[in-house]
Amino acid sequence: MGPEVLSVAEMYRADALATVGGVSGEHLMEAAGFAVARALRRRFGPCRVAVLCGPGNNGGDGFVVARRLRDAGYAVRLALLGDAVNLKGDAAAMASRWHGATEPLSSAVLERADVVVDALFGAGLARPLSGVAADMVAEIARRGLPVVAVDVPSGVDGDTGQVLGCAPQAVTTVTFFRKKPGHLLLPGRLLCGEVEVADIGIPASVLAEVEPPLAENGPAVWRDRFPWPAVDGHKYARGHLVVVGGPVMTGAARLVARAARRVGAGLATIAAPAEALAILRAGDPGTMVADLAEFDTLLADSRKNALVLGPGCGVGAALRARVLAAARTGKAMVLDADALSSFSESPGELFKVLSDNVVLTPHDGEFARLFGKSDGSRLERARRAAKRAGAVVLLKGPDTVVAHPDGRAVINANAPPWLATAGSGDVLAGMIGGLMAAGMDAFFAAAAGAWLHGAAAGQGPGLIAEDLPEALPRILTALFP
Ligand SMILES: NC(=O)C1=CN([C@@H]2O[C@H](COP(=O)(O)OP(=O)(O)OC[C@H]3O[C@@H](n4cnc5c(N)ncnc54)[C@H](OP(=O)(O)O)[C@@H]3O)[C@@H](O)[C@H]2O)[C@@H](O)CC1
Ligand SMILES: Nc1ncnc2c1ncn2[C@@H]1O[C@H](COP(=O)(O)OP(=O)(O)O)[C@@H](O)[C@H]1O
Ligand SMILES: [K+]
Repeated sequence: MGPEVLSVAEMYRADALATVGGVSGEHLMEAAGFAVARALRRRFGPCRVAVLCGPGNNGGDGFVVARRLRDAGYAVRLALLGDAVNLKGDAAAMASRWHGATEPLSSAVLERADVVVDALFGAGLARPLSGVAADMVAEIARRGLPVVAVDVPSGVDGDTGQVLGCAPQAVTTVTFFRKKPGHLLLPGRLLCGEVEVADIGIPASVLAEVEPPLAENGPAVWRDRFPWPAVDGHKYARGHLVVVGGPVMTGAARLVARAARRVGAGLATIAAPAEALAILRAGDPGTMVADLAEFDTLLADSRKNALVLGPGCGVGAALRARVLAAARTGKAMVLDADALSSFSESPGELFKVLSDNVVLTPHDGEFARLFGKSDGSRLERARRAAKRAGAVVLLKGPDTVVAHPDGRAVINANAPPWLATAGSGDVLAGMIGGLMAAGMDAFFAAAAGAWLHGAAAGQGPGLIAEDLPEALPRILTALFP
């Protein structure tokens, strides 16, 4: 599916498969430590480095970093949490190759340090940081020292991006083989700083066995499925999206339709109540307008192959009925905003008519209304919700997750905070609906829509929702094969 993201358990499995394939654990650890030392050297010239090692293999990597940096002329002090005699396996082997002093972990090691290497805990983090480890994190922050993290900043849960206890703010995090969810989900992503993925000698062929169902969203995930127009095609071959509008907030449907047309739908029709028709007809000349009283006729037209319902529609029984009628046609569909909130009292009624040809695009509030308050990371919650709804769920936010009921998911990490502006969600719904009208599968359309939405916000300061569709030609041109 593209740039794979491995859970912590899958990473251990990849590691074990590489070992079975003849790559020794010591080789992996040496390569890991080397990669961290190289990343530090790229960023910081010869300086004083404090390497903080934990009791497991993350600490083992730290011993390699210390040796490599000292060999390169850095002044290195190393401090270990726990007793060196308790180190095991590869970590013990690497400790025996460190010929400098090993201090007990305390803030003394930070005296006069310019940079800290955080090799306390990685994938094996088992409980919240406490005691001297937590004190170190606080002391690093108090001194404002730059941190290079090994695998993850210690305290960040690799699977969820959540902080257990506390974690240092890193400038760079070097992880191995592939990213983990914690590098992409908040707050983990922010604590990592720049993330470098180092090749440590695990062959990519192990992925065929591990089969990770998760990827970082980007063109590599969906480029091959993008619905570019065919040379011998016509507008109907590019799909006809119906956008259901409301009586008052007419701008929402207009943003949806414009984004859908920009992204590649051949036609878009806004179907709205009589009182909104005049203003809609004065809008974009290329967007068609129909009376919502004719909704059944619109649904019966097989050329109108996709729908967006929700933005600006108004919550209530009328919208509920239209959503259910539209779902029964089996057409491709995006349900956003009011279409989701309209089912807060009866989510089961909605879920029983959905399929994986439907994308639900809730923000956190709408998500809670439909799926209740649930525990776990955004990834886990989106996956559970997709399974429960039997539809693709796109849980919006700075770390948007798109999940398919079969367990596949992508995490989107290109969205800037400028997207937090009224109407930007309507544009997202339009982009996804437009791609589905043009023939893209719901899951990949949702992924592509989320990424294009983030890329379209690249202008940054001053961004308003209306700018987003207008940025698409430039972005699509760069993607066009
Ligand atoms: N997989 C690979 O391919 C490769 C992996 N590599 C590296 O290995 C790392 C994973 O190593 P790992 O499995 O030994 O776990 P690690 O993160 O060192 O922690 C375990 C230790 O910490 C302890 N502990 C945990 N939480 C604690 C807490 N809050 N407070 C105090 N103690 C706590 C825990 O103690 P216990 O729970 O057993 O009491 C145990 O002793 C990975 O992140 C990467 O850097 C590389 O070498 C390259 C190849
Ligand atoms: N801090 C943020 N960083 C990145 N993207 C964000 C942030 N806040 C919101 N967004 C994105 O902006 C969009 C807002 O959608 P939504 O809340 O439905 O807005 P509206 O209803 O006004 O259209 C979503 O795609 C969301 O992921
Ligand atoms: K670490």
